[in-house]
Amino acid sequence: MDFQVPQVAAFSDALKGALEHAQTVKPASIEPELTKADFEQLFSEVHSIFPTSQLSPQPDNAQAADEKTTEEQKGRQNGVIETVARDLFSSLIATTSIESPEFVQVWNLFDILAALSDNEQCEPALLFWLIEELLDSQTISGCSTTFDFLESRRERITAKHWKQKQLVILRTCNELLRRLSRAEDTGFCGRVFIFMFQSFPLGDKSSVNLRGEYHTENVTAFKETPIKPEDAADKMDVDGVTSTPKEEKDSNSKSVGAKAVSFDSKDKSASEKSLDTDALYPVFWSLQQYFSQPTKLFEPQTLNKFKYSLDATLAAFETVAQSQRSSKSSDDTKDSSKKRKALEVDASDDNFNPKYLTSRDLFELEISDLFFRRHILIQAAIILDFLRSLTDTAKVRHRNIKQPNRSVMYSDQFLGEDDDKWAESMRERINHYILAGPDGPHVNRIIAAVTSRDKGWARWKMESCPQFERPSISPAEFNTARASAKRLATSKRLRPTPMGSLNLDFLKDEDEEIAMEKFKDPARYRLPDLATFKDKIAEDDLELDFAKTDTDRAQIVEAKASKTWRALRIASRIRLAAFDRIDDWQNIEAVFQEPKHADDEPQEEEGEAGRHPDDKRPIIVSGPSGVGKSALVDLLLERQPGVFSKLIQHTTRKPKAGEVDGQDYHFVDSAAFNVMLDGDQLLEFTTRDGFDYGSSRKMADLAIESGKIPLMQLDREAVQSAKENLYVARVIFISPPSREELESRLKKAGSCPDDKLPDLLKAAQEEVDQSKSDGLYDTVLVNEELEAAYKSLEEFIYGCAPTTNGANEKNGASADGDITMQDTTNRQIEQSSETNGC
Ligand SMILES: Nc1ncnc2c1ncn2[C@@H]1O[C@H](COP(=O)(O)OP(=O)(O)OP(=O)(O)O)[C@@H](O)[C@H]1O
Repeated sequence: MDFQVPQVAAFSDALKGALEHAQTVKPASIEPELTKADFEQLFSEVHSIFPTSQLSPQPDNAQAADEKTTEEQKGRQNGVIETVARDLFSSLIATTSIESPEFVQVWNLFDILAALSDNEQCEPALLFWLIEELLDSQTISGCSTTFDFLESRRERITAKHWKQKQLVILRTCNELLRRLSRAEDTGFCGRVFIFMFQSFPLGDKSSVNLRGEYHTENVTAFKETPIKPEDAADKMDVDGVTSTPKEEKDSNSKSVGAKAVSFDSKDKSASEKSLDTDALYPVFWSLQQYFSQPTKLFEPQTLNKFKYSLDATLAAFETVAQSQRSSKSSDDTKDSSKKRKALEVDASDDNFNPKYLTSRDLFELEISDLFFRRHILIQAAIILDFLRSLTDTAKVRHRNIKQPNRSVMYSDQFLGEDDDKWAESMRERINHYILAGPDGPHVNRIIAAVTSRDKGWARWKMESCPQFERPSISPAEFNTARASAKRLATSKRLRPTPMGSLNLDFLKDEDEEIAMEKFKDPARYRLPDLATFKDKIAEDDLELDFAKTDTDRAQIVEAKASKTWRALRIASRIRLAAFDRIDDWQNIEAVFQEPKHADDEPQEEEGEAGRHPDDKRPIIVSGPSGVGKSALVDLLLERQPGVFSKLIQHTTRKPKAGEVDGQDYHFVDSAAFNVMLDGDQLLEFTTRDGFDYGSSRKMADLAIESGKIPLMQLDREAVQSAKENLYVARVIFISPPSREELESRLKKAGSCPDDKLPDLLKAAQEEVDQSKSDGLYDTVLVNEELEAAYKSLEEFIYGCAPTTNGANEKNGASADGDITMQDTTNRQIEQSSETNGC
């Protein structure tokens, strides 16, 4: 007779006994969770049913044989427990409905198995095998109840033996997701995803689509009849701009179905560009094909169709928004406005579109819905970013990837210059469109955060998903840290003079009058000079470099911390504004610097305050090195005190000779920089010569909060990055009057070694050329004579100067493409602004 049978029978009895006992503890629900303590009896029976000594080897057997036997024994025990558990489980689910209170026996059985597994008494994956079977046997509502159990126990059941469990968890969740409808069981799908995200480590490759495959089965079906795509593409090929024949415009009135949207805008410029709803319908829905399969856009013809469709869609959206705005303000359309408002409120309550409804009858209603339009534009923004990742400039950034994952890099695909310009301007249009809508800046920020996060993930995938988990702290490190924390917290060194009070011993010895005089000594109540701490902290830093033992080091760190704390307390009274520039307590250099600009000191201490422009957008001044950006910015700060707040970039590079932390840059280490980058705290970010540069969004926001206008000096790449991040600012390009003049200024400034001069001048030439065509700047000013250039700058900022085009046209860069600008430029700008009444 098989010797295992008695074990099966014995364990079966023990398990049933445990279940009966469990029901007395918890008669009817998933909660609370039962633990080992609730099954003491079972555990002692398990030990007697499966005694470890049962098959102990003969004393002369070798250790290997010993291990083998233990393994066999373990395997047998696992087999027995699995057989019994499966039998019991099958009979329970065959006889009990998941809705009935008796089903608690299954949850209790699961808790028993979890406890056995945690104590290495059964196969770790057994619980999940049974859950997989349970899910297979249930309706969606039963699966949801099963998931209640899984969610409530997630932390415990995934804590141990993860390796043995992960495959079955992944399989179970994926199988369940396959059964669920994304449209109807959206919430449940989300729960399953969240369960997976919480269970699997963030960097786990099994959850990454490493081959960059698209979900091509997700097809959006619609009737393609009303307009032929070839016509559309042809139209665009001819003039490059979306145009609508007059007949199409006239047919607006013929639109059928619900009239929630009007294309009959009074604004001709917008309506001229938009198609009527019949024509727009197929063009609009065709976008979904490209959104779900971006690689289709690698074909030039398809890209052209996409460009046409997106242009037409956005033009229609602009018209809708405009007509909604104008109808909102008109009295006779109160009713429809009410309806629309109700529609918008409804939408904001439940603005989730799991799957688009593409019926022609719904089309007008759909595009009259703000949230629907935003959904589409977010899709468009993502795809435009994808396209722009294929430009030459973007690809340069991929060159230094060590382990490239070629499947997601599309190295053989390039986006041409014209297409890139189109994508950039389209992105800007979307940006403006969203900004103009209700809650625009907020929505824009969300989109910027999501798309920039997405870029981070795309980059991580390109780098073949390198590990980003930090190694866990070893017990030894933990113990040392705990001991030192304890020492610091419990050290009760008695001071002869308590903290914060000065010695009063002289009162004992001196006669009354002398004592009173000593009392009055200013040294007794005057705060130490802030500057004195600077040298002391610097000395501590130096000593730290030479510290021989860890104890010495710890003492110096402690001493430095104390001085830093005292310096900060003093600085908080006299230089609070400088605190914004401190990112790391180890470096409080910013508080020692005399405020360079008005914005470091409180407003009351100022003389006459400057004039605030009507346009409160932040100002970015850009231009080649040596052109005079600093000179102009300094003049602006000096002559308009208290109006602007100069923002200094953060960088990971070390200070050069003469550079001051907090004045030239905020010098930080890579770790601190990455914290800012990861936390989406940078409004722009670039990398140059292996070092990172970026401007803190927080500082810009603080400046705005204090009623000032952030003023930045950024190079071209940084301006591009700010634009990519959808940072809204006015950007001014400062152009040199001639190559010779720029060369002489660079030499005068002495910031560029002679051998680097030709490169710098060449780069300046390129920058000037680009400034004329790429639309990155709102105006171009030529800095020939400083005072005149400053006047033009002020005029632009205060709203009296000509715009880019005007400036460019007037500046009339010489036809040979040389840097030279007409030397009458500034005079011309002055004249033109005079005629503008400035
Ligand atoms: N209009 C001008 N006429 C003559 N010299 C000028 C004029 N504008 C600026 N300069 C001088 O040119 C030099 C470079 O100017 P500045 O440092 O302001 O340039 P920058 O654009 O800020 O350069 P970088 O980007 O390298 O910091 C300085 O010595 C400055 O005094």
